[in-house]
Amino acid sequence: MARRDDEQADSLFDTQAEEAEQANAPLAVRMRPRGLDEVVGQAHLLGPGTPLRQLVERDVAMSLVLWGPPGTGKTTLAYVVSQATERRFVEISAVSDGVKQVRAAIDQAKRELGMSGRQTVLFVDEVHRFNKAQQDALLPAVENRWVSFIGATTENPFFSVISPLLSRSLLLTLEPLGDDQLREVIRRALTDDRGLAGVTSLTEPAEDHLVRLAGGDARRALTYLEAASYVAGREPIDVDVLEKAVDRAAVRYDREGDQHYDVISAFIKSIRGSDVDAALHYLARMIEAGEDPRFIARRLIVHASEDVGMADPSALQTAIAAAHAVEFVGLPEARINLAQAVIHLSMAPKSNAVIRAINEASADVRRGLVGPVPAHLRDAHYKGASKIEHGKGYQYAHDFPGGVVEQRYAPDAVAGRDYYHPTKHGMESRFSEVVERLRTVLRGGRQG
Ligand SMILES: Nc1ncnc2c1ncn2[C@@H]1O[C@H](COP(=O)(O)OP(=O)(O)OP(=O)(O)O)[C@@H](O)[C@H]1O
Repeated sequence: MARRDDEQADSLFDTQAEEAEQANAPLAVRMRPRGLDEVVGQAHLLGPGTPLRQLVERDVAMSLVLWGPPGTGKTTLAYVVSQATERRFVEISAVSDGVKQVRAAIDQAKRELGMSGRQTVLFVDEVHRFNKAQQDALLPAVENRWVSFIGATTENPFFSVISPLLSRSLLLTLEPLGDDQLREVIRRALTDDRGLAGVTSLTEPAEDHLVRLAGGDARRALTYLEAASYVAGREPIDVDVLEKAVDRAAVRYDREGDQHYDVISAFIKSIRGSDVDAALHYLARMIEAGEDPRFIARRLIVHASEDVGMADPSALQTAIAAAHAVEFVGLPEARINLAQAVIHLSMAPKSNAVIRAINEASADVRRGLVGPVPAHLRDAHYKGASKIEHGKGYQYAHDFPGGVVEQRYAPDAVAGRDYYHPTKHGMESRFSEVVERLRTVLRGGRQG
């Protein structure tokens, strides 16, 4: 009996210690969802019948790789899964731990399994930071189901997680939280007893600003909110307090409204005008305001062709590479790739010949200048094509000196129309002469 009392006293002590620890924990930790139903967003992962639900409801042993931006719920999901399935939760950080800690955690999990039958969730945060040998150390435990491995990564696992580990795990992708979802996280923290209920409140503009600053990251939203609550004391948190607390000037920028269009317009015009510093300023402004980096990358891809074009064709490659980097790496690091693309495009020689060319060609088509494709160019591969003289007289360009031959390619309606007018800038300066020479040969010595 005495022993039972001791046990009760111990567990009471544990609970009190846990509560005290919890009370001192950062707001983001206190507000960690206790069950799947408290997880905001990620509906694609949490709906009825999804693998994650099955894992929790039917307690199937499974290994997972959770891929998503910071503060979207990777650690939370791992923890919730372990709680719901009454497994031990053991966390290893790939930043500070190594093979030794991995082996020790696996040995302990095996002992627990042998002694009490209790299973372990082995959560490896930032698993992409483990090198191959370190990831290899996890394999036997995953293969033999000594643990349910859950790896979290902010980087594309196809590049950063070894394939034997990836192929033995279910890959789940988490999305950045949307504005409304961040509002829900913030409001919950302001009204929940675990959070700031009765402690502070937030003005509407400050909430908007906080959502922007969070950039899809719930942890960041809660960290900033907590910092602001210290500065505000008993007063409501307004934009000034928030600015002071997070030490960042409010970038007054409305992602849906005019500011958004003004800033993006100034950004593009600065690139076009070759003012690299102004372009970088607007880039920084958009990033700080939480603009979607994919949106910025898409604009860069368009303007690499619209404003640089053939004056430096590699600008398009840089812009596309930056867009890939945004997908693979994500913010904050991908801001560096975006900046490189902005610098490349701003410093590159400029040409609008590409957009003018396609606009003029399209204008003619819209005016009705189309007409039949010349017979000698028509498809000659099907039976009977030769009977209607399709392909007849077609000259195979490679058979001629320089690979170019006098031949009509355009339909009558636009014969002799020149759409491409190379500028004299950058690499395109070489094309003026080339295009003239080509046109002369194609048109049998006739100019224009
Ligand atoms: N989807 C979510 N719903 C509700 N709260 C969330 C969600 N995602 C994150 N949070 C809040 O943010 C805190 C941090 O989240 P969590 O540790 O799960 O993020 P993470 O994706 O593992 O981030 P990181 O990659 O930085 O480790 C949680 O304790 C919780 O308060």
